[in-house]
This record gives sequence, structure tokens and C-alpha cells, in this order.
Amino acid sequence: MLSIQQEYDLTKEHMKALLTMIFFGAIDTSANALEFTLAELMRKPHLMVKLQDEVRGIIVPQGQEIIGETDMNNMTYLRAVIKESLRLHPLAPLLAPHLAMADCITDGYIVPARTRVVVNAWAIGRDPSSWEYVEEFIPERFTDEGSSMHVNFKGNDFQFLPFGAGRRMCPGMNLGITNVELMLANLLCHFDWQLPLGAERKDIDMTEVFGLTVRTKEKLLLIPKSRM
Ligand code: HEM
Repeated sequence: MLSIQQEYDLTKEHMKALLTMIFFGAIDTSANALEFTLAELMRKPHLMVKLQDEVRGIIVPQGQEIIGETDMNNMTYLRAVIKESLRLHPLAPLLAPHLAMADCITDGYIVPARTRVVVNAWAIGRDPSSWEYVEEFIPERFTDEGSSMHVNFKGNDFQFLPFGAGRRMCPGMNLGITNVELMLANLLCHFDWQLPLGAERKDIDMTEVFGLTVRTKEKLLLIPKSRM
């Protein structure tokens, strides 16, 4: 920690803020991503079935109980589902505030040095000039033959920035995405999911609450039914 502090000339306050962010980033964001993804799948049961078929099809023949990281390489639909969830529900919708270090011109706009720049990743993910059927949850756009099959969240595709881009992009990206993949795959493999009695799919509330990260306004309530 000391060497990081010296290299970047961080104060103790910076260090505290950084550690807090890492702590909350680790717990909060992955759990929120999982909740948004499950909510979208509950609203579209045919997508839930398609994803469960993929997950169960891969591990059942091998008789495994727990899905691990190595299984993820074959789960192309699962990865597409998570991407689509992050497109519609980026967990840090305005990324982190950035500061222009030098004067620059971008897209015809002059950005003077020391300008505070806020990037609206939420709006970028719903921009009709980059995406078809922007409001629809369509994971297929990220699969083979989909219109965005080559688009990734690693910071090179500026129409999709759930982890930001450049040298300040999220350093916890791999950990965060692996958490979501493993949790989602294991939960969908071993359980079927139902809404509580009287609740209907169309009533699942996708309203978002903004904070350090975004979460659903109403907690998603689901009933797991074990397949064992
Ligand atoms: C699905 C999970 C996650 C998402 C969607 C996410 C997203 C983001 C975003 C959008 C930023 C701002 C990037 C920018 O402004 O360009 C960020 C920054 C950051 N994230 Fe994450 N994050 C996730 C998980 C994590 C985890 C697990 C950790 C730590 C273990 C983490 C640590 C950080 C830190 C330290 C920064 C600040 C980087 C800097 O300013 O240089 N994140 N994250």
C-alpha cells in the first residue's frame, strides 16, 4: 500500500476513499448486476429456459455439482446475457468523474484542460445510433451473428462502457464479472425460480435508484425450487 501511495502521491484521505470503493465495489456491484440480470430473465422466461439449457447442458454430462471458472469458456449465452444486462443497467451509470489533463478537441467540441468530464454510460448503452431495439433485453445481439457480436466491455468499444475505459477504468473488472458469471450459472443450474404467489412477471419493478452504484428500487423476491 505504501508503494502505491508514494507512486501516485495519494494522501491518506485518497487511500481511505480508494479502500472504501474497493470494499463496496466488490460486494455491491456484483450483487446488483446479478439482481438486474435475474429480474430481466424472470420477465422473459424463454430466455431463462435458453440460458438454463446452456448451463445445465454443459455440466450435467460431466456430473459436476459446482460450476467453476473453467466451465465459463463454453457458456457463450451466459456471457451474452450478462453483457446485455450491463448495457441496460450499467452499475456506475456516470462512471467516475474524470478531469481533462490537457486541452483537446473531441467530436468538434473543445475541452479545455482541467475540465471535469462526466461520461453518461447509461445513455451511451441506450443510444439508437449504436444499438437496435435499445429498450429491449436481447442477449442475442452479443452472440454469433448478432449485430454486436464483437462488442466487449474491455474499454475499446465506446458504445459499451460498463467498466469505463482508459487507464482509470475499473481495475476490478475481471473479479466483478467472474463473480456475476459464477453466481448466475450456479443459481440457474441448481434451482428453478418462481415469483411469489400472486406476483406477475409484468409487475417486476425495474426502477433504478442512483447512488455510488445503481440498484433496483424494489428488492427482487423469488422462490428457488431445488432440482436435486
Ligand atoms: C460488475 C462489477 C463492477 C462494475 C460494473 C464496475 C464498474 C466500475 C466503473 C464504471 C468504474 C469507473 C471507471 C471510469 O470512470 O472510467 C469503476 C472504478 C473502479 N472500480 Fe469497479 N466495477 C465493478 C467491480 C469492482 C470490483 C470487484 C472492484 C474491486 C475489487 C472494483 C474496484 C474499482 C476501483 C478501485 C475503481 C476506481 C479506479 C480509478 O479511479 O482508477 N470494481 N468500476
